Amino acid sequence: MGSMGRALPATVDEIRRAQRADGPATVLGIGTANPPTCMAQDDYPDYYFRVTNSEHLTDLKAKLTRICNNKKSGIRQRYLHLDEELLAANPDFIDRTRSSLDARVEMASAAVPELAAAAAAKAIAEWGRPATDITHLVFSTYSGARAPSADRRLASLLGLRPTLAKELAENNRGARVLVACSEITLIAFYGPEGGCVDNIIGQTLFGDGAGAVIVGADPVAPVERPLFEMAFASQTTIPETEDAISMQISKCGMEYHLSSQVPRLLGCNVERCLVDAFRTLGISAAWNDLFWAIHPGGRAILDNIEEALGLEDGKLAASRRVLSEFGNMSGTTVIFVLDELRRRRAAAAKQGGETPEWGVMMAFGPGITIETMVLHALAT
Ligand SMILES: CC(C)(COP(=O)(O)OP(=O)(O)OC[C@H]1O[C@@H](n2cnc3c(N)ncnc32)[C@H](O)[C@@H]1OP(=O)(O)O)[C@@H](O)C(=O)NCCC(=O)NCCSC(=O)/C=C/c1ccc(O)cc1
Repeated sequence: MGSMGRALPATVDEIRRAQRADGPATVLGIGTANPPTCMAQDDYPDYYFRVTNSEHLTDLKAKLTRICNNKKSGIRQRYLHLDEELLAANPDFIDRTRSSLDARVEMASAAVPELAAAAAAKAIAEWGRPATDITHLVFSTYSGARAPSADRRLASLLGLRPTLAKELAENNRGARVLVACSEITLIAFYGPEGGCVDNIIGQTLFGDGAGAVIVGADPVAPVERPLFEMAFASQTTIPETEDAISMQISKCGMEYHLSSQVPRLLGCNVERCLVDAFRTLGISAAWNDLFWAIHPGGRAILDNIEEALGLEDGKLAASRRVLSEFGNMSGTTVIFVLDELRRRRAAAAKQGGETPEWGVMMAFGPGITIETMVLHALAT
């Protein structure tokens, strides 16, 4: 370098420090979206057995009616992309023996990224900077089966930079990550005939929605106003539970399998994840002193976790509210819960109420995977 008139700039340590952010990742904006059709859970058994021409399966309908009961399911309504008109145009969707994957994938390939874009646009608006300032995209869905997949389409719908991969490799300091998830259940809609009960339970539990979050460190005031700092994140699986939550694509669509043991398995395993997280941070926390954003996989899951942790009434209110108003939207749901939680915190703060500074976000999925994140809320 001497011959070029410039000294070696620094040690590798200094270079590495300069490449990395100083502060923790923060949540800079949250957005959610649902398709327009809303289905009341009380009406679902009549609707489902009527549109699938299955009224003769009276025992199964009685069981589904028991499960859909608002008190039992904890669900009041869900949003669904697949309405009666679309179903009438695609009668093969009802029959689990007919090849219908092509039509389902065609429909989902358009709808999944569009719903994600609607959620992301809200998150970006709250964040306050242009979409072209996003450096990375993390996207999740199981509602389609195609490459290029919904993340590529979402990037073009939003007008993100076409050089995201380069940014990912080169630019960590100053990174602004769009994390989005979009799920549309039409890939897995079937009539009840010939199905397993756990697949049919899936029909009553899952709803459609998209959620998006902008994540970045070292927020630039005054435009960027962080909502939460991420103090810790981990992911673990419960041993020997690979088959407890599963989804499988075939030429006829996708089938859910949900073991009836899922609520018990989660109830038995969440506390060790939390203890590990707080031990790593060196913080001792009483569970009731925290705020909670838990994935509401089902009413029984929330009940079991509440009991296992000895949580007071109302600690899981944001999760229960999202379950009630939207159903289980798989990976998307926890973003809705975080959004609901911050609204509740803002409302409480406005009325001069105390809100916990520290909290936990937990999500569950196939694996069984448990994701744990310790959050520190910032004053809004
Ligand atoms: C609301 C339920 C469904 C019923 O409430 P309950 O208090 O248990 O009621 P019962 O004990 O009276 O059960 C009602 C009926 O349902 C039956 N049942 C009850 N679970 C079952 C069962 N899994 N099978 C098959 N029969 C059953 C049960 O046998 C019974 O039948 P019957 O006696 O004939 O009325 C409740 O069990 C519940 O919340 N279960 C949890 C559902 C569940 O597994 N949710 C997790 C879904 S997976 C997920 O959230 C994430 C996915 C994800 C994916 C991808 C990603 O990228 C990210 C995430």
